[in-house]
Order: sequence, then C-alpha cells, then structure tokens
Amino acid sequence: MNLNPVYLALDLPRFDAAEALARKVAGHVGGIKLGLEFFCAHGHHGVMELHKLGLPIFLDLKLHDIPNTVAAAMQAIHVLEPAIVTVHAAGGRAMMEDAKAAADERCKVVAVTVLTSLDDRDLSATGLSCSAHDQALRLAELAHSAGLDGVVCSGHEVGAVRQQWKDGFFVVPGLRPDTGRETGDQKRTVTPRQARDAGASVLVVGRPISRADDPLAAARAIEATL
Ligand SMILES: O=C(O)c1cc(=O)[nH]c(=O)n1[C@@H]1O[C@H](COP(=O)(O)O)[C@@H](O)[C@H]1O
Repeated sequence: MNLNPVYLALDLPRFDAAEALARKVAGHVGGIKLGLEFFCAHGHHGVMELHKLGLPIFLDLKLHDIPNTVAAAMQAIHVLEPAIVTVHAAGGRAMMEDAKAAADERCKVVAVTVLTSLDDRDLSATGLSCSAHDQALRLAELAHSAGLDGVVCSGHEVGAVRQQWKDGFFVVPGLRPDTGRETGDQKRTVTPRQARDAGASVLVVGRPISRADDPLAAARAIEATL
C-alpha cells in the first residue's frame, strides 16, 4: 500500500467531476475512497474507470445485513479488486465473520464502529446508554474477535483502540485540518496529524479537499502536516 495514508473521499454526484478531482490530486493522496454516493450512481463501471488512475481503491459500502446477504455482496465485488471494504460492526459477529470469509484475501475488511457524525446524545436516542467512546471500543473488540483486519473509528478513539489491538488496521474519517472551522455533519473530529499520531493507518479526507477553492493546494497542505 502507498505510504501516503490519506484516502480522498470522492463524494461527488457527477462522474466527470469525481474523476477530474482524483486526477488533480493523485500525486498527493495514497488512495481514493468510493462510497455509497459514488457506487449507487456509477456502480461497477465507475469503479473500473477510476482503477485506471492506478491508486488503491477503498470501497466504502458499509454493508449491514444478514450474514448470507453480506457474504454474497462481498463476493460480487471481488472483480473490482478493492484494497479496503467496510461493513458495519453493529451487524454482529456472524455477519463480520462471513464477510471476511467471502472477501478476496488481498482485501482488508474493516468494520465501522460508531459513525463520526454521532455523539453521546445521538447514541442515547438510539437506545444506547454508553458513550460513543465506549461503544467504539466494544465494537472494535467484537470486530477483532470476528477476524476482521481493523475498524473505522474517530480520532478520539483510535488511540485506545490501538492499545487493545496492536496490529490492527484503523481507518479514521471525520478529519478537519482546521478544527476551529465549521465541521458540518461531523461531530467527533480531529486534525489529520492528530489522527495519525494517535495510531490511524488510513486518514479519510473528503470535503476539506473536494470543497476547497484549490483542492490540489489543500491536499498538499494536509500532506505537509503528516
Ligand atoms: O466509513 C467511512 O469512511 C466513514 C465512517 C464514519 O464514521 N464517518 C465518515 O465520515 N465516513 C466517511 O468519511 C468521509 C468523510 O467525509 P468528509 O467529512 O467530507 O471529510 C465520507 O465519505 C463518509 O462517508
């Protein structure tokens, strides 16, 4: 895997705009993350097209269903040769075990713990009485015992998760280079540098690059802080 830990989240509705942005910053990111917005709009064909850029592809599908369905979905994406795929840890141990068993052996399967857009109050509204921190740790332990490669968590938890899972592969989104600025829908944010120092393996960055006046300068500036 490329040494630059930054994966650019290509959350753009139009294929040509997504491809142009990826081309522009390709030399300053380690890979590209294609999520639900991209996959629902452009499907397998869109992923194949972006493979031509030669960067590792992180397919962020956040699969969450019964084990049989998730395993079948994992098999259906072998052909896309993703470097990383996401499932939801809340889908449970059997679902994660079957997802890992169905994945290509070169693909890292990581489980989303607690979305970075949620805080303790949001969790309480879903019926969970623990903190986002404790829930992320609990789900990371479950993902570890299910044999996954790692988890997705915020920069607030990644240090503690790394302590309990030394050789895990950890993806941290919800990054804001300047935490004093508007964070939008993200609630548990840190800077890319803070996340890296706390033990992140991959740093997911979307809008701080894609919505910057100069995306190339933004990608370079983030790279320079790492
Ligand atoms: O799985 C993810 O990548 C993910 C998990 C999570 O808890 N929070 C989160 O923001 N993400 C993704 O990371 C990206 C963050 O985008 P920005 O907030 O624009 O940097 C989006 O593509 C989200 O789908």
